[in-house]
Amino acid sequence: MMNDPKTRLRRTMMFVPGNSPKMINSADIYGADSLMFDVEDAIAVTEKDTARYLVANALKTLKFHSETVVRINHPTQTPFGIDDLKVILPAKPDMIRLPKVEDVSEVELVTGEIERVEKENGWPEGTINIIGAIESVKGLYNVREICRHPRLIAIALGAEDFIANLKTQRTKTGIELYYARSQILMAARDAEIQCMDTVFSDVRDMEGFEREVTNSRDMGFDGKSVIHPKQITEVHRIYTPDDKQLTHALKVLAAFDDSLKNHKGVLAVDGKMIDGPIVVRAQRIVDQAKAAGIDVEKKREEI
Ligand SMILES: CC(=O)SCCNC(=O)CCNC(=O)[C@H](O)C(C)(C)COP(=O)(O)OP(=O)(O)OC[C@H]1O[C@@H](n2cnc3c(N)ncnc32)[C@H](O)[C@@H]1OP(=O)(O)O
Ligand SMILES: O=C([O-])CC(=O)C(=O)O
Ligand SMILES: [Mg+2]
Repeated sequence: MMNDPKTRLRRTMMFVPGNSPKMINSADIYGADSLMFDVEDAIAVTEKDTARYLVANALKTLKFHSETVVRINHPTQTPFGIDDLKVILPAKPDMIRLPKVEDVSEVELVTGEIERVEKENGWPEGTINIIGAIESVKGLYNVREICRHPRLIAIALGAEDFIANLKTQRTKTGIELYYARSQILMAARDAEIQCMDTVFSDVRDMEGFEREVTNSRDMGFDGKSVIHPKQITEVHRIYTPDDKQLTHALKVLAAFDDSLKNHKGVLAVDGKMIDGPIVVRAQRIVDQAKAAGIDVEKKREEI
């Protein structure tokens, strides 16, 4: 189901500075799958109050087509996080992004606040979900347990903070992030939740961006955090199966269906053997194409 919070399409989650009325007002027109209003690191200490009220008002008064997420300040490492929740939760965002998460107790703390507001408002349990961001080695070491918390429906990497903690720099190859990306992905797949890759901060370098998004797609990430509208189109293009991939996937599924109906043995499509995992991957391509709005039934008839 496309709008099930656990499985909905999240190719892009765009950061929108929570103190900018202009950016908040226009953010929805760019077509990101999720919009993440930030009251954490994009916002100076002196602006925290303004930003959280601005974001809460926007959530209450504007209509958003994209999923709405608010990145709060950390609830125990900063004096702002709990106040953020008090102001933001009654405005009913779809999700809270918990940055710099290091321990499952922090997810539990935020969950407690959410449950209280859900009960007070008579909203069903699970109305507001949590995405965590791993931004330190300590968080990475606890990522499996964090991902298994039932309120967490996605996990993300926050690479800028992570590499500061690692005492290195971001490189074009991404070698410094390879272990963290792999570990976070494994934990997400183990817990059956989604996994978002981190931001690419140089908005002028579209070639580097394309390389990084292609790599994270190939590693298995469900999507990427972005910071500028022009990054959205590029991620959606890279994450949408092309015509050749979709045609092949549909042929695989048709051959598999036929083999089940007619009790056939080993199968081949275009000279390649088809077995269980290939069918699973073909189904994922078809699901991604459908979620991206491609008329898959029409394509199926054309083949
Ligand atoms: C490490 C971390 O924590 S990363 C997360 C925190 N960082 C952020 O939130 C940064 C988010 N991004 C931004 O603030 C901006 O994109 C910047 C500062 C990088 C560049 O902003 P600009 O110089 O205004 O970019 P540019 O002029 O190309 O923008 C084009 C249009 O897109 C809008 N826009 C740009 N970025 C965003 C955004 N993130 N959300 C909504 N609208 C945006 C601009 O307002 C502008 O609109 P207009 O054409 O109506 O005037
Ligand atoms: O979560 C992100 O991608 C952005 C961020 O805070 C970081 O990189 O430290
Ligand atoms: Mg960060």
